[in-house]
Amino acid sequence: MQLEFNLTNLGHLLEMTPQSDFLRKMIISLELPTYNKLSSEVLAISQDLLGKLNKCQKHAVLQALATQHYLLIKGMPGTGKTETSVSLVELLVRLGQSVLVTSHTHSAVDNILRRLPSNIDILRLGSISKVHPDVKQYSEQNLVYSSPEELESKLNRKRVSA
Ligand SMILES: Nc1ncnc2c1ncn2[C@@H]1O[C@H](COP(=O)(O)OP(=O)(O)OP(=O)(O)O)[C@@H](O)[C@H]1O
Repeated sequence: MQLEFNLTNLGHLLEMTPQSDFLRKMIISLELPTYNKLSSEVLAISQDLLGKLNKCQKHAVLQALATQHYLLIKGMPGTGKTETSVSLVELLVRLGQSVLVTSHTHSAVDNILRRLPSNIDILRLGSISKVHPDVKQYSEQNLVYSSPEELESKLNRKRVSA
């Protein structure tokens, strides 16, 4: 099953599309991502959140905001990757973006959601039985709606989906 999945991804890399061309440059040619210059407005909005982070974490959040492609954040266990991700998600929401948080484990996703401020409108996708008790309140299975339009409007208000 895992092999099939990997081969499918490999197959996508061979396609003659702009998206596959971009992926080949990043994955095979190891082309480095490029970065935008962050505006003073964005830096001002970020100040209080960045103040809680150490130097490496601040740098990672700013690079993640500025990247035109991707950013890979690596670190030993317990070095503050989740904390960095939480600040980044919070900042992106402040900047008016909606954010998708995904991982290969439910617990990694929930670790981020549990540290986000409660005023952020969050949608937790997936089976409620796999979700941390603190996060169940955000489950899609708790959404109450009486029409497709109401559901659409509720979903559109979610700033973070995970
Ligand atoms: N800048 C910081 N100031 C104070 N405490 C911090 C800071 N960054 C992280 N921590 C604390 O350090 C601990 C480990 O951080 P975190 O969970 O973000 O690490 P991690 O790299 O995601 O760990 P793991 O790889 O095990 O998931 C947490 O208790 C977190 O609150």
